[in-house]
Amino acid sequence: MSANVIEVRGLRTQFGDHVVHEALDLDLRRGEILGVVGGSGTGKSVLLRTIVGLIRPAAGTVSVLGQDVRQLSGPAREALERRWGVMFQDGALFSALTVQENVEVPLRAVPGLDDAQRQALAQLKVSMAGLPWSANAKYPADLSGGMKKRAGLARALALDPEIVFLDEPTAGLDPIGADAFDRLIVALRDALNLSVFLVTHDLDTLHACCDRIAVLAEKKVLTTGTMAEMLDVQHPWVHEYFHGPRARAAVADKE
Ligand SMILES: Nc1ncnc2c1ncn2[C@@H]1O[C@H](COP(=O)(O)OP(=O)(O)OP(=O)(O)O)[C@@H](O)[C@H]1O
Repeated sequence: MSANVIEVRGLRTQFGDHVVHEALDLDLRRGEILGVVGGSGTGKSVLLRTIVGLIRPAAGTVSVLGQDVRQLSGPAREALERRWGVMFQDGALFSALTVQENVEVPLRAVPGLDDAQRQALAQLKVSMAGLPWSANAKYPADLSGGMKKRAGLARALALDPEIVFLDEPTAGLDPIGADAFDRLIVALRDALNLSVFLVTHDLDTLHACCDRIAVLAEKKVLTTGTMAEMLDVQHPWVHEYFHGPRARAAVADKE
């Protein structure tokens, strides 16, 4: 079994003439939390969306759990998609459905689950995401930003995925809420043996959660490594990001 659950090789993505990624390589190792960082517009979300097959790359290969995403279609593709869960930046919840019903959506594709089993499983995921029982019956409009994110996480966990993609999970949260979310991510990874692809700008999250960091710049993954290794990278953006005032505050916070 490969140590990598995701392998991206030679990826090019573009919109018209605008090349976002060129010759991009990336690995996500089994069981790790990989933090994907980079300046605004460097293509972090586009990379996530390309890996899960929502954007078609212009060149290169994307292999997830040993299978080439682009080569699959129909039931084989659906079977692979059931092995990952995605939490989008804004939660991407259906506004007309309650939290529990939102989490039930992916479960509806599972054959053999009756209504009661599906509802019970959805409620379990809602509580695993750290939401109170009362959240099950609430609509997205009635939730705080942090609760919406947890509801999005519950839905991402619905099918017991092996890989979870998180797009800026702590963006817009207050520091206490963000800290709690960081701890939840690590606890879920440990309990469920997840591999996590985590797009973030949040230095505290990188410190608290990530085993490795991948930096997107110049259309590719410029460098990958641990937080300690990032501190020695001489590239101007990387240096500024990991040594700037916010980085110092994040380090001081952990000491
Ligand atoms: N559907 C699309 N059509 C055209 N251009 C797009 C599309 N989606 C993204 N882009 C462009 O691709 C580039 C990368 O966008 P992306 O959202 O991945 O950046 P990002 O690194 O996630 O940024 P941020 O940190 O601000 O969220 C941007 O220039 C964006 O305008």
